[in-house]
Amino acid sequence: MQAAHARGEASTPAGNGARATRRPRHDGTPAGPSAAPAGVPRRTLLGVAGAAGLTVGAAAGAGGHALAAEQPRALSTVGSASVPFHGRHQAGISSPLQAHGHLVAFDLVPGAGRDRAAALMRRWTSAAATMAEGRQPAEDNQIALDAGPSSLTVTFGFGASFFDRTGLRSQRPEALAPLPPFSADALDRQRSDGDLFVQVGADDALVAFHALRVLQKLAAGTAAVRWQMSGFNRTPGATAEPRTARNLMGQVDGTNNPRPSDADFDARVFVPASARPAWMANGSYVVVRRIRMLLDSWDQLSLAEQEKVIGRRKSDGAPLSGGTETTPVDLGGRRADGSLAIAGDAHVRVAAPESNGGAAMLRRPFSFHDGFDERGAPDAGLLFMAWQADPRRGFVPVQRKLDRGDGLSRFLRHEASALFAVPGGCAPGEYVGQRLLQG
Ligand SMILES: C=CC1=C(C)c2cc3[nH]c(cc4nc(cc5[nH]c(cc1n2)c(C)c5CCC(=O)O)C(CCC(=O)O)=C4C)c(C)c3C=C
Ligand SMILES: [Fe+2]
Repeated sequence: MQAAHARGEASTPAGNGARATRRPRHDGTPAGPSAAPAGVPRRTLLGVAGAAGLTVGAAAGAGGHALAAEQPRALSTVGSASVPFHGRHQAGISSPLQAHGHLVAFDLVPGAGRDRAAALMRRWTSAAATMAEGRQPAEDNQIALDAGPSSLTVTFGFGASFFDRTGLRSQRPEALAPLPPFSADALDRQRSDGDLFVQVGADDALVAFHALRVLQKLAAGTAAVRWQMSGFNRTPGATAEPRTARNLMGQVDGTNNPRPSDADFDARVFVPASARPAWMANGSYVVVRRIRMLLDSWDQLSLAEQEKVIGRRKSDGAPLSGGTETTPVDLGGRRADGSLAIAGDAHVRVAAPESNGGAAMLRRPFSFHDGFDERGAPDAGLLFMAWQADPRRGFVPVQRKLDRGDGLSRFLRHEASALFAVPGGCAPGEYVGQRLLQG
C-alpha cells in the first residue's frame, strides 16, 4: 500500500525521492491538503467497507442511522496523507510541520552496547517505515487502527553519550561537541541530552501516540525513556488557506526559514556526502531547546511594544521596515523621524544571518503547554528545534548573539537542551544508523 505513490505527487525539493500528499512548505507553514483527491490505503478501504457492511445490517434492523452507515467514507485528506520514510534524508526534517509531535530521548540500559543498539535501530526502522505507510507493525496495540498514516514521520538521532556507551568514540562527530553555556540557560539536566533521540510527528494525535508507544515497547531491555516532551502545531485545514504557523505569543513564526528552493538550502541543513565521519553523509544536526515563554509578562506589553520586540507586525508577520510577510527585512530602513524601523535589539535583527556571519538554520518547532504552575502562570512555550549541517555554524553563533542583545530574551527561559546527530535516510532493507553501527 503506497497511498502517496498512487497519486503520483511531486518529489520533495530535498531530492530524497519523498512524495507527500501535502505540498511541503518549509516556512513553518502547516501545508494544507493537496487539491488532488485523496487516495486511501487499501487496508483502510477494505476495513471501512467491511465495517460499513456490518453496520448497515445492524443499523437498518434497528431502524437507526442507516443512511450514514450505507455510505462508506474514504479517509479525509489529512488521514490519507503520507510522507515516505525512506530517502536520502530522514523524514521529519524538511517535511511540513505536523499538528502533533513527541520528542523523546532514550538512554541505553546498563550492559546494552553496540550490538543491542544496532538491533534496536533495526527494529525501530522497520516499525517506523511500516507505520509511515499506515500499516500496523507486528504485535500491534490497535491504537491507530482506523486511521491512515496522517503524515506520520519518525526521525532518529544519536547524542554524544551514545558513542561512549557503545565504544564508538572514534566515530563521534566533532560537530556533536557539547553546546556552550548561555547566560539565559536555566537548564534541567534530567530533561536534557540523552543517548538516542526520536522525533514523532503526525497530523492525528492517536497516530502520534501509537508510534511513540510502539517505539517505546520495542526499546524494552535495551533503552529506557530519559525524557519526553509533547507539542502541537495548527491542525491542517484550520485556516482557510495554508499559512505560516503562529506560536503561543501569537507571532507568525517561520517566515524567514531557509526554503528547499534556496540554492544553499542543502548546504545549510544537511551534512555533505563528502563530510567526515562518513556515516553522517546526508544527515543533519538538531538542537532541541524547551523554551518557556513568560506569557504573563509578555501579555503586559502593548501591541506596538510586542511588535517592536520582534521587528514584525503581529497581524500578518510583515516586517516593520515595510511590505508584506514575505518582503525581505530591511535592517537599514528608517522611519520618518530617522529612527531605525527594526529596533537595535529586535529579535529578527539579532537572529538574522546578516548579523551572524551568514549563520542559518531550519527552525521546525512544536508549541507546548504542560498546565499551569503554582502561581497560575502557563507552563507553555516552544519546543524549539533547529536543523543544520553544523551547529557551530548555525545555532551556536546565533544563540550567542541572542544571549547578549535580544529584546525577546526577557520573555523566555531555556529550560532544557540537547544536541543530536541525525544520520541520513536509509533505503528499504537498511536501518537508520547502519553505516555507524556496522561500519
Ligand atoms: C538560536 C536561535 C533562535 C532561537 C532560540 C529563537 C527563539 C524564538 N524565536 C521566536 C520567534 C520568532 N523568531 C523569528 C525569527 C527568527 N528566529 C531565529 C532564531 C532563533 N529564534 C532566526 C534565525 C530567525 C529568522 C531571522 C531572519 O532571518 O529574519 C520570528 C520572525 C518570523 C520568522 O522569520 O520566523 C519570530 C516571530 C520565539 C517565540 C522564540 C522562543 C520561544
Ligand atoms: Fe526566533
